Amino acid sequence: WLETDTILSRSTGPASAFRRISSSFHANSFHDIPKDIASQKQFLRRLNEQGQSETLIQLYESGRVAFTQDNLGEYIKALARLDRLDNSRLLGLLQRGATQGLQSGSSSFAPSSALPQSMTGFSESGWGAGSSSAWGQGPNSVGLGSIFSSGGAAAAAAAAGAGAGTSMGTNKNPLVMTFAEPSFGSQVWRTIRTLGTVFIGVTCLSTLLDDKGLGKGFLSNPELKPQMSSNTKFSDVMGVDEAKHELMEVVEYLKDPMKFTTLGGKLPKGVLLVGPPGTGKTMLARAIAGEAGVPFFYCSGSEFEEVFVGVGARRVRDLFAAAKKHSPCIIFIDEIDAIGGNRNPKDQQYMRMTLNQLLVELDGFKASEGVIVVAATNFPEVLDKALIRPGRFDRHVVVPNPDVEGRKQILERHFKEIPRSPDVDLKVIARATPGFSGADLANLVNVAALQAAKTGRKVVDMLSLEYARDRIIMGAERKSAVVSEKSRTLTAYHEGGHALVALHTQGADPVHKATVVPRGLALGMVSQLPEEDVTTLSRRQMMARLDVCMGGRVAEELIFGDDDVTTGASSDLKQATSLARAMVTKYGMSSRLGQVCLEYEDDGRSISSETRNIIEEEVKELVQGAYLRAKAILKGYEHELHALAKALMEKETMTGEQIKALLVEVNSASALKGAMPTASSLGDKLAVVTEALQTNQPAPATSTPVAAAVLSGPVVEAAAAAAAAVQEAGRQKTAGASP
Ligand SMILES: Nc1ncnc2c1ncn2[C@@H]1O[C@H](COP(=O)(O)OP(=O)(O)OP(=O)(O)O)[C@@H](O)[C@H]1O
Ligand SMILES: [Zn+2]
Repeated sequence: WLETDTILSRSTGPASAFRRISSSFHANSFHDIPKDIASQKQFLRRLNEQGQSETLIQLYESGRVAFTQDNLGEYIKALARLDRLDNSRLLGLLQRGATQGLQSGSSSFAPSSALPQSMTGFSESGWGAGSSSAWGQGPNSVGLGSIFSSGGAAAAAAAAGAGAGTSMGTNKNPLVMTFAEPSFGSQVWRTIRTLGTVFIGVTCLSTLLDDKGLGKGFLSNPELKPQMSSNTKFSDVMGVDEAKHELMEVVEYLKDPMKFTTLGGKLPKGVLLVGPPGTGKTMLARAIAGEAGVPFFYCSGSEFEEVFVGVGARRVRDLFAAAKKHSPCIIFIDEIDAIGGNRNPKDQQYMRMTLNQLLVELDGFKASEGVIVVAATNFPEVLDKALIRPGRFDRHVVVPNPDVEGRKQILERHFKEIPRSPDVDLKVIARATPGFSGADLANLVNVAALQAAKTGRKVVDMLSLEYARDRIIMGAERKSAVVSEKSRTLTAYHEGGHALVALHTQGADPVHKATVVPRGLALGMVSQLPEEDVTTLSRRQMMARLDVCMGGRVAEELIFGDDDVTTGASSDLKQATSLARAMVTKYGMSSRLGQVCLEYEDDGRSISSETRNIIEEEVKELVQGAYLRAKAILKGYEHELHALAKALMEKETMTGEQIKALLVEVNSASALKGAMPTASSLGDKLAVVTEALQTNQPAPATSTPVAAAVLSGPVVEAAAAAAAAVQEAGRQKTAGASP
């Protein structure tokens, strides 16, 4: 506002004001202006009443009438009528001149001792000296001050001149008149200016706040409009039949709230959908609304606290208020752990406020009001206990990752609008994608469709789907990566080693594919596919996994020698070690330690060092045994390894079927040649097999000194890794040499 004021004063300053005043002198001639003050007042009032405001203004500004309070009142009325209060130079000058005169302490106006008093009087009436100096503050105050003082002088002169031209100012006190007169006008003026300023300020502020997203909860109501068009149906959500079944009841209830409560039974107010990300929790909530044909309010827990903390509680209140107006309806709160969790202690106080408000709202409506609150979370364990108490979110519906059949159905669903070639067997893709969520599968179909289009195919075929799967699991192929011939050869033997051990080990999952195309961080990989989704693993299966893991390193060693083994096997070794550790500490598969679970709450700190040593020895023994068995197999089938590595280098990628066919071919060729295993090779084979058999027995305690380096962390971490490995069993790609 300072700026506006300055510009106004400068551009149309006192000089131009005087120009106008003086020009109006000639514009009109007034013959019949009464001389005495009382009649002047009557005269001016009449002018106003007759609508001759313009004349009145000119008359007053020309100084032809007395500057009395009454006359000034009429003048201001006229200005107000013509909406020119803001533009009246005279008014401004009078007002400023008076102020300035006061401030400069002109003794002719008032005794200096009276000054503070009159100033007080002014500010009490809400205008005058106090506010005037306030307007003048700031960077321009010097310039303003000088304008003011010249204005003040001019106004004083004008007032004096005017006073001389009339019968005023002799024995009457002109000071009182002068101060009192502008009071009314400037009050109006200031009020208007203040209102304008406040208006502009509020407008700016609200724009600013809106920009930051705060306006949503702060100035106006958030977009609390329900979505009526939820046309998602239960039939759209696949592979979560149990969850659908449970939620069907909620739908029935929403369709006819009265039907359920006649017997006094209580329905849940809150349903908590629990499950990993992307399993269709949002879809399910939408489907409830869609099936029941009721409005659907969506909000996300993290939305409640965005820019400014503390807004959350208010938003919760608004949300429930809006929902009650639209009942029966569904409120869906995604990521409820953002408010109901206890993850971030820093924000806890504000989160608490939001959470408390949510609890209040949940308690505050009766189940019969027909509002059902559905919430979703990936972390039910972090939820505040108060939230899951009976009467609140007491019904939990688990929405797990889909199983094989579920995955197949979800794939079917997402293929509804996408043409596919007849060779596409979704069952195979479903088997090859354990651990995938619904959202992952939707993404898979999308990536496959894009890939098919990119390679100029009319339909999505199996190749595109395989491509999409590998891409999602392992990262993009790096066909252009420069891999030296030596490294490629080594990779081929390494992957060949994994594949052969898998093919020749009982209990190992069938080989799905082997490749030496670099992908993500891996230089190659062998993927195996379990027939079914794995829920439990037998000891034999785990041993087989250990063996397959070791196959890569063993092949490198056999072909290139001990000194040329590479770092490539590090992830294999890591995987094998963590699995072995889980077998020992978690699954009770060590004869020396017995059937105990060694996963301690305190990160294993309380495990005795003795036990730790034994754990280490047992783990080492398991891995070592796997190494020897893998070595036995690869030594025995070395000719197969050479053939497979050669084929892999040529073809880059081979399916399990192709590998089997190749091995059959290789073996029949060598049989045709009549090449019976030579005595020495037979002896070799026997030697390693016996060696392996020995280690497969629950071996007696070896006296290998093992550094007691098992720290608490790794034990738990490895166990967790192994658990994850078991859960996502099928995803066991045996990654090849990493760069
Ligand atoms: N069971 C399913 N059937 C069909 N499509 C699904 C299924 N689950 C997920 N999808 C697909 O994944 C997308 C994301 O699902 P949705 O948003 O419902 O997951 P969510 O469980 O709510 O995830 P988040 O926990 O991350 O919020 C859906 O739009 C849909 O295309
Ligand atoms: Zn490997």
